[in-house]
Amino acid sequence: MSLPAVNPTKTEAWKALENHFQNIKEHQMQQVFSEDSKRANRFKIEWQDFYFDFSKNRITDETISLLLKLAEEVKLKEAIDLQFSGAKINKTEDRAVLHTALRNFDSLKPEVKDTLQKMQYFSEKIIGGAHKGFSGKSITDVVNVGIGGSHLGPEMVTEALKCYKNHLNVHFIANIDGDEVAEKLNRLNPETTLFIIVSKSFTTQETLVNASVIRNWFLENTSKDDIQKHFVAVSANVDKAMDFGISADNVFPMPDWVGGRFSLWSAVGLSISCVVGFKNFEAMLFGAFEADKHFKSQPFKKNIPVIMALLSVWYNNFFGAESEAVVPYSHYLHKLVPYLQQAVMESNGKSVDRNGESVNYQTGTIVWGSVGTNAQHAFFQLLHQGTKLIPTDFIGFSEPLHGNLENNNILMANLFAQTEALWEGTQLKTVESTFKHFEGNKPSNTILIKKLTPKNFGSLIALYEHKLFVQGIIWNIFSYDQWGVELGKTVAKTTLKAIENQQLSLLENASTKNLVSKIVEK
Ligand SMILES: O=P(O)(O)OC[C@H]1O[C@H](O)[C@H](O)[C@@H](O)[C@@H]1O
Repeated sequence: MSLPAVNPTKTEAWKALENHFQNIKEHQMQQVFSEDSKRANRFKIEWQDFYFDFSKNRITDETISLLLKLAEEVKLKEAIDLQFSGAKINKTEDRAVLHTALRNFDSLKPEVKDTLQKMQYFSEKIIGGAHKGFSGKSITDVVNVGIGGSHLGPEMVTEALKCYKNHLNVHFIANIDGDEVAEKLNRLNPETTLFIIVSKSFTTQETLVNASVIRNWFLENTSKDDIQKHFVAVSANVDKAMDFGISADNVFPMPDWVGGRFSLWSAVGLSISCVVGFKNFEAMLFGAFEADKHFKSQPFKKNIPVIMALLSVWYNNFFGAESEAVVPYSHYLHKLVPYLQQAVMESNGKSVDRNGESVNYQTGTIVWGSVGTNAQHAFFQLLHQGTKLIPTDFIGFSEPLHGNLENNNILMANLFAQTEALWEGTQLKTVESTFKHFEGNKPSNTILIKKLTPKNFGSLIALYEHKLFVQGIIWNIFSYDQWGVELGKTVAKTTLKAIENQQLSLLENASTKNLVSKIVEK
């Protein structure tokens, strides 16, 4: 079964939305709250520990009903069911897309259960100190060696759940930048360090080169037999991991039906399970599972990821907004944006539709942002008074983790105030000069969550995963492949050959030739 492939611009809802947009586009909507006392309560969804407020958006009831109609016309429900059914909806790679199966506690697949057990057993041995390094000492430092989806998820989660962390130190080596690798290795003791080599394909240049550099560093003072005590791998390509010298027992498998950027729920989360404990890792999976059930079962108008996606399409395709900002008001979430950048932009940065035709409408939004309040002192000027429309997600937690209420009240006051200031502007007030004028009418969503727990964090990430899937369905693109990263890799191979062999003739592009000559002519 294939995904439905409807050109969204050919639907009735799209045409109606185009007309509707003509009425909305110039409309200063500040008055809507005073004109409609129920607006704030109508445009919100409460679900478990989440309060999703989307009332400060340039929408009316008609906008929402047309967007919901669009979702129906592109057959979103059918697409959701297909994804969860395990159909090979990643058509260009001929794969199913089942990261949700990694957390489907109603019926975990036996292979998923086995891997979870293996992760639990292993991480508990590392945490408890029973696993000894070559000199008989327990492990103190865990290093995740991987890039892209094999890095961003674990790093984001170990930062987000830092408050739940145990005594283990965690490090990440992703980039091929040798200076960074040397810098990190200099601070590590081979006797007490565990390296987790994470690569779904086990063919990624950066990861394989870094893993070899690390192995050579490790072998400077040890013997080959010691490798098994300090190196484990996570991969869908078990044979390749074994070729690298890691024993079968030390390879944590990941299924082919998990995409890299959705893989933190798989054995890719081994570093998470080590540094926050398996129970917390499992709680995060459980939170994601709850979000999956919400996504699958809630009617679209009460469905957080569906509404988030529809609003994003509204701004992207009708208002012409090119980007959206994500601003979490929690320092723990400082790696959320890089994670979302891969998830969203690698998934939806496509310009060929599911029929193989070029699209004639905008797809993938650009995601950017950083933590509040820091961001207020950096780029908020542009949000408030710049010329671009940038819908923003504000994320906050009602309860602080360390009990510092005074700070949290200030943090939350700032979050709420920013959404209000963006929306209200100074339209209805008198200002001394045009420079102090705020146009307002700037849209935002607020995701207010009770507390930053592993479960709630799992739910949050899963909601964003579902949001991007819904967008891909509406845009009629394949969200789960990433052919766009391949060409650069191929060109890099030839370029490296030209540099290593000092052979400029291998290169075709005159600009690249000049650049390479600057490196080889020393
Ligand atoms: O896990 P790996 O196979 O090493 O892949 C690591 C990353 O590299 C690729 O270039 C893809 O663009 C990413 O989606 C992937 O997460």
